[in-house]
Amino acid sequence: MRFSANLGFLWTELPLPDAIRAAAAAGFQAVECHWPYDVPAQEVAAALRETGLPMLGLNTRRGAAGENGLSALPGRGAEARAAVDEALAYAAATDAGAVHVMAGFAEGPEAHAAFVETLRYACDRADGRTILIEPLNHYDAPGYFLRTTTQAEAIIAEVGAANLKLMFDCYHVQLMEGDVTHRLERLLGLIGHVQVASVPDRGAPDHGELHYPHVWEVLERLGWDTPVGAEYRPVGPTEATLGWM
Ligand SMILES: O=C(O)[C@@H](O)C(=O)CO
Ligand SMILES: [Mg+2]
Repeated sequence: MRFSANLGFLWTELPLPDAIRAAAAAGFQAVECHWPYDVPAQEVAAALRETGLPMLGLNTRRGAAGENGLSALPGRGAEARAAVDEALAYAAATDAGAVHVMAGFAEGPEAHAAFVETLRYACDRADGRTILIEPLNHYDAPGYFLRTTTQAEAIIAEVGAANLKLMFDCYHVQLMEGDVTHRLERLLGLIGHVQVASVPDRGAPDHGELHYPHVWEVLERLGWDTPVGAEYRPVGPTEATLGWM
């Protein structure tokens, strides 16, 4: 297995370029981030060049305080498209392979239509990049539009773009639907990125109700060879939590 350090959660005490250097020194094969927009993209690109690590992906901006994405918010299409444009530009400047388009807190048919429309816009402009959608669990993100892989699968089919993929975060999937390894296998062709954390405490993937050594075995058997995102909240210094790797 190869792993990507999610710098939205790991080494958050460091400026992003230094977090990239720390991830390389710790043996990660890639990095990914959440919202890097306060850091000039050329500084991030320079750290990536220096370390040789690829940036796998980043998220669209969340919106105003308390929002968690704009793409499924009826009446907010222009802002959602601007967030997509901004994310794709940052991804181009850092050669990031994917953009996660965040849905936001919404529900109902109008939200569904808004999300589909924004995703079509993003997929059309992605210029070779993958567009990701990620179901989030209802404990951490109550009211988030996209909650399950079943819902994501239907949306991916409706949008009908080959570059629209599922962000399969084992932590969220276990909390909402369970049956993680069967789902990995069944959804394999739709999955653009895999992330991990312990369940339910979102710590390092070495304890809790999901047995990750088995998940690694299944991913290997399925031929999953892109780095898996370590997206967990370290308790204490990140370096002290890497025994699982
Ligand atoms: O799982 C998560 O929370 C992240 O992957 C994310 O991008 C949105 O919060
Ligand atoms: Mg995630």
